Amino acid sequence: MAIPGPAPRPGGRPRLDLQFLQRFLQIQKVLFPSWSSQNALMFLTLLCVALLEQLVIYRVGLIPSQYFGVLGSKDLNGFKTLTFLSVVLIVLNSVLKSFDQFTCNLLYVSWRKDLTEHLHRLYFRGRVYYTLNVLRDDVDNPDQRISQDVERFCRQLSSMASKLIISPFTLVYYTYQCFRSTSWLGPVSIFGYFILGTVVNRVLMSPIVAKLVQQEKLEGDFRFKHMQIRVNAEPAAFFRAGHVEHMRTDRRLQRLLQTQRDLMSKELWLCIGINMFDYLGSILSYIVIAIPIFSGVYGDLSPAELSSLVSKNAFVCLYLINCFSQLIELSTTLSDVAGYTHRIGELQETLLDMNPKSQDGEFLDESQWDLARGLGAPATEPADAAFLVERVCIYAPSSHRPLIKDLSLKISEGQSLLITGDTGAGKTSLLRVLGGLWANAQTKVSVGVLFLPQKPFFTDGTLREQVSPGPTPPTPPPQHGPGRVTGLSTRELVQQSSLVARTKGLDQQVDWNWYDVLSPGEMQRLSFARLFYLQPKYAVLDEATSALTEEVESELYRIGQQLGMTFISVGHRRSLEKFHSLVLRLCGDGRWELTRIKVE
Ligand SMILES: Nc1ncnc2c1ncn2[C@@H]1O[C@H](COP(=O)(O)OP(=O)(O)OP(=O)(O)O)[C@@H](O)[C@H]1O
Repeated sequence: MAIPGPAPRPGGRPRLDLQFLQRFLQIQKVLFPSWSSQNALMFLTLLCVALLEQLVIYRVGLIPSQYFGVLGSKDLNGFKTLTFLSVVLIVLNSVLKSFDQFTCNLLYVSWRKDLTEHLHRLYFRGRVYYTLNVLRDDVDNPDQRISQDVERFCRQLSSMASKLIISPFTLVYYTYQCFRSTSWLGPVSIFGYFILGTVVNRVLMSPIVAKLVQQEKLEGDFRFKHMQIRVNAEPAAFFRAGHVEHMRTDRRLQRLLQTQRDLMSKELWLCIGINMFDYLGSILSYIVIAIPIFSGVYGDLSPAELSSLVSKNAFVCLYLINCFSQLIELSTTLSDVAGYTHRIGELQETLLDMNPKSQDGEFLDESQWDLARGLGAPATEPADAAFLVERVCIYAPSSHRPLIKDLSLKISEGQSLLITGDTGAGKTSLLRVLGGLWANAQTKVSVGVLFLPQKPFFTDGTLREQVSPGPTPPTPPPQHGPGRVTGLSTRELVQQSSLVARTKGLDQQVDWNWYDVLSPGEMQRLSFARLFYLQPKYAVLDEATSALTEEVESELYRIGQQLGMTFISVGHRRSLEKFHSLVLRLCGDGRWELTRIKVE
């Protein structure tokens, strides 16, 4: 039976909550797999650079107060030394700041690589990409999550990294300095101010996270629409569908832009909050300094000493407030990061959920996948048959109407099977079950089977790579070359459609899309070239000759028979019967009949 797509999880509105924290930590495990990983070392370098930068910044921050001192006491030598020191510090500061930025950029690339590769591993393992894209509808646009959301997440996180990493140190240090300058009054009022700012920001940020998640979904939908038109440009042009598709694409764009506008209005309030916090903070620092001055604490200082002290204290308090303001300013970035965290986290959870694990919790590799897909069925291979089907019922996803009821079938070597039936009767669905795309416990499949689907599959690359796309063929091609048995080499087979001339050789890289440049007949010939190259024991052909003439079809089947292949074919032509010994007719509503073809 097919895997039905689960209903969307209830209460799934993304927020800055515990679930965000869990997902964020889960992603951090991927970004920092161990303490000695490259990313951890880069992060440590960033911490050292940022700490050094803060030390220099502190020295640079004291320069104005020192100038007040040397200028107030007309100390020329002191002035020269201070100017020299200032230039050195400023040069050092500029270098460190740039290096800090550079390390953040490197971290961004490295994080993106690790996170994307991790998701790719889960996505391409077994047939997860098929199940996720075709059978499940609870995770929208997985392609966009892997490509765009991961990119933005890593960029935003790296832009926050150096500020976040340094903040505990600067907060402690400047709190101490502030306490020395203003006693408890400075730190307490600044901390109270920060807590107030955080509470207000938290309230303003929550709706932004949910809106951002929605915006990314619509962004994915919009891009998908363009991809749909790109892939189906020719049929769309035949249908003169430009006008309608233009309207539909614009409609998706409008929905996206409306959400972006909503997001911006929500961000406006957050921006107002952040800016208010920033500017009120600068006044707060002078209020904190003014209180001891007006209460006579510094009554015995000269005006030059007092202005030097005010300048120093103002720097310390301002810097402490600045540390907090920077944290508050990170709110917009944090809300973006939270939105992307939810989207990536949700995808990761689904992918992990779909990757079967062994009993000790390890992920199964490709070779074990087929054995596990029977959801607990004994992992045995049919010894003397390619396919063993026992009382199988097949339903289309999200449907309770059976396509096939109680089908039992055993296909052994030399027992070719032809599957026929009306449109939508479930012929391809049966192949999906046999191919393991739709999980079914009552089906056992042997190795050495090659499927040629109704829509041929081509990848990017050379012509030879189209014939032999996978790294490991089901059965290794024989040493003497596939075509020798029949007098036809792969090259000759491909040449029939003059493809070799067009591609200027079998190994010439081409940048075109094979689906755009090949006719359906050429695609089917090329698929057969692949079949004859790989020479599996069993070939499952889903209307694989529908675009070819009966003569060519017979020729291809004859070559296959000479190569010793057993066919499981879906097709409508009676001419196909002579290459098969059994016919399975799907009669609709789950009914079927199996008959043996009489040899004339
Ligand atoms: N991913 C899917 N989600 C929902 N329904 C599906 C899905 N795939 C197939 N179906 C439905 O299952 C039914 C059987 O589809 P199937 O592709 O097996 O038909 P078929 O017999 O191969 O038809 P044809 O002769 O046109 O190729 C159809 O009604 C189809 O709409």
